[in-house]
Amino acid sequence: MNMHTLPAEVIAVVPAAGIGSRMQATCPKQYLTIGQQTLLEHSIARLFSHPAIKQVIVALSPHDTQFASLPLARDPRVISVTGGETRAESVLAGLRAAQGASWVLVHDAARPCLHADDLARLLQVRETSHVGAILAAPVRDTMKRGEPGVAAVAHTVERDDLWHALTPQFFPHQLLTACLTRALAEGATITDEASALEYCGYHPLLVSGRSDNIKVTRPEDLALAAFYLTQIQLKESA
Ligand SMILES: Nc1ccn([C@@H]2O[C@H](COP(=O)(O)OP(=O)(O)OP(=O)(O)O)[C@@H](O)[C@H]2O)c(=O)n1
Ligand SMILES: C[C@](O)(CO)[C@H](O)COP(=O)(O)O
Repeated sequence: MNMHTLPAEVIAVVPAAGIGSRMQATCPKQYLTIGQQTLLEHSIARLFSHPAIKQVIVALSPHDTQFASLPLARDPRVISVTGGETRAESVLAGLRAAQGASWVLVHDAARPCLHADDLARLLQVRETSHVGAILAAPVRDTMKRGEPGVAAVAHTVERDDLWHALTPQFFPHQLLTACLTRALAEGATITDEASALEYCGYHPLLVSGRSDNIKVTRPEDLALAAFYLTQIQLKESA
């Protein structure tokens, strides 16, 4: 097998099969634009900015009508698969297509503001860990638990050692596939890849990441992401 056909050590999986309902937009949020590119294109470009990322598997909705018109659809480094009803099922679909990868890096299509330094520090984990890690940002606000169904405070949540889980999340391919498969089969609630490993008894590492690595989720997030992305592009062009 020559170097051009060696399986990639690290393959990225980008779940992009959601509808972005909280965004209240006229199209799935991953196709909203900042400048001349969609959030999906920005998010994938951030991944390719690191030399270890040579292939991206993007999970798309079976009803997706927009991906085919993007230059990404003709990029030989990008493979598309059909996602599932949930983010976790979309990620699993991507994992199944990432055969041969030792490690997989999962990154939301809706997080276009990933800094190269954060990505590099996360990728370094494969040199010292057999479990994997996630980018995470320490909580800075006082956190409240609400009364169920009532907009009233039940109690304040201790915020020491409390983190916002971000993406990318980075795990050995076989371990993540096994944990995600088991967790879904057993009906566990899985909102990120780390929670599947936790369900199976593992303790992924936390790699402190920038809090401007936001997930575009609600309408007000798009302008903020545009600002953050401009800051990244100014820094990288300096
Ligand atoms: N069945 C799904 C649901 C979500 N995602 C992806 O997972 C990422 C993070 O999910 P989220 O921010 O919740 O996106 P949506 O599910 O689209 O948003 P909403 O919950 O507001 O509908 C997004 O890139 C989204 O496209 C996916 O691939 N497959
Ligand atoms: C994976 C994630 O971005 C980590 O914070 C988050 O869990 C995605 O949640 P969503 O409800 O699917 O946006």
